[in-house]
Amino acid sequence: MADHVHKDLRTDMFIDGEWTTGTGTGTIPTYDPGTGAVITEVPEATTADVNTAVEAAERAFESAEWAGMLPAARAKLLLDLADLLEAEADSFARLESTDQGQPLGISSGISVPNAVEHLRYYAGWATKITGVTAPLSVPDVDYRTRREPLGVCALITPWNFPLMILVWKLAPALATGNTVVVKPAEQTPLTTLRLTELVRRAGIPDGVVNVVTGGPGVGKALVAHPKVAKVSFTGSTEVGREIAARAGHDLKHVSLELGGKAPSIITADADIDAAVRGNLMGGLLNSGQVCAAYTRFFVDAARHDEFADKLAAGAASMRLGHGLSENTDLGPVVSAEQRDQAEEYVRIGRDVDGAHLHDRAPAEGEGYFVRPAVFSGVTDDMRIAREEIFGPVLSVLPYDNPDELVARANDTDYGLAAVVWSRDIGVANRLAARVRAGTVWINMPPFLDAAASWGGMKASGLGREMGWSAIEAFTQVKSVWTNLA
Ligand SMILES: NC(=O)C1=CN([C@@H]2O[C@H](COP(=O)(O)OP(=O)(O)OC[C@H]3O[C@@H](n4cnc5c(N)ncnc54)[C@H](OP(=O)(O)O)[C@@H]3O)[C@@H](O)[C@H]2O)C=CC1
Ligand SMILES: CCCCCC/C=C/C(=O)O
Repeated sequence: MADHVHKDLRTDMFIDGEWTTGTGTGTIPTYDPGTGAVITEVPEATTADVNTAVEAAERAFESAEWAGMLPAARAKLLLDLADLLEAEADSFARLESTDQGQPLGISSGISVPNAVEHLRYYAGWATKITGVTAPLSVPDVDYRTRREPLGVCALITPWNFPLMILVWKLAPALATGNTVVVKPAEQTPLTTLRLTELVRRAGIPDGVVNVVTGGPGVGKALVAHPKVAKVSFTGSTEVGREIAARAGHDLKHVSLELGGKAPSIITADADIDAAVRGNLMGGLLNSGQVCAAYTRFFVDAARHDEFADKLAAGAASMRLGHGLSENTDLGPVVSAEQRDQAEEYVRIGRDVDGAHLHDRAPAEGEGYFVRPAVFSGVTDDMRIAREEIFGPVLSVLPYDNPDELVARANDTDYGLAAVVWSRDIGVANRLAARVRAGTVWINMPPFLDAAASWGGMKASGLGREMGWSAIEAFTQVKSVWTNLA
């Protein structure tokens, strides 16, 4: 095993401040998608382990140490955790690239710094969460509200940005005084487990952060646990619906960040070269394994061929390789299943939908590599234009009538993100206002910031992460009346 993986590798679960293999005997292998080799194995948690973790989180939530901790002290813990992560940024980035497959440019340029930024941003909020007073029409009464934590929160995370998405949830959950049980995706548990070492070193009290590993059954057990007050989930729309149904039945709080099929609108006057560069990044970042990936390019018919040819040439020039290689533009996809799913959509686009597939060399190498596929002349009804692929498969769709653009862009179950490319900022903003998506970027590749709300409309989710939205999502309002008479 390479040194950077071995160093400080944690493979045990973290429950009540202790590393443990749990009560079961089952294990789950985790693979290096760049080679297909097994990196290590992690425990398959049992229902008893889930119960132990939730009980520990519940005790910690009620403890004087955590419940009574002053906001400034919670802020300091988050700042210390941020410093520890930043100090080990390089080795966390290398571990993420090994376990997830993302190129170092992403893990060290986006995943780890974004996680550090979130910890610092929410440390800032810990001391600024205020209530309101209101002039009630009742004599001799003082009325105010308090924002209080929810309790034990289950954080169920996906495999595309394992560390970053975990911290989107963890930082606001802790800043607001909750305790958590984390379940990472079974494909990518390693940076989550390694973070527990830093949680311990930062001095976060035992039981406040717990991690259980395993498959979907572990996630289900967490969602169903009566002492879990909230589920914060990022993943597929299918599982999101299942969680919403169960959490709704049990009247639990729930935040869901689900799938997407982002439209990218390129108007006739757009700077095509800038749009090609930005769309290549938006479409192929993390090999397209991004819920906000730009995947449906609506291009004015007069510029369709120019755009499609340049997009295909740019995609073909990308160098595939192991995430740790300096020369890699595109890493592998996370698993053999994701590779097969992407290749199946390429077949569907070519043989069933009948779209034009631009020249595409075969992928080489031992790992789960998929060469980008660019389709042009795509129509709205084709499966490649309708279904979330979560791989490097891009569809260019011509439009003749700008008046139909908004309806065509919105003709999808999803509504997570969209982008507009136009030199006319008035036109771009009018389109942005009418596209049904939680985030719209104008003339830019996808960006995220801890201060900018993030989440989807329609089948892309419920609730928002980041910014003040996440503080609201991890708290509840209590009304306090005082009799002054
Ligand atoms: N919005 C996004 O960011 C993401 C979207 N996706 C989409 O989902 C597709 C499938 O990917 P997949 O990994 O299967 O995504 P899932 O939605 O199945 O997995 C996301 C997380 O939920 C857990 N989980 C799975 N089933 C349940 C359940 N019934 N109750 C509670 N937790 C559960 C998973 O555990 P386990 O890993 O053990 O199954 C994982 O931790 C992708 O092809 C892509 O289209 C995937 C990842 C991220
Ligand atoms: C730098 C922009 C990257 C956006 C990635 C956000 C991914 C979220 C998700 O897939 O859930």
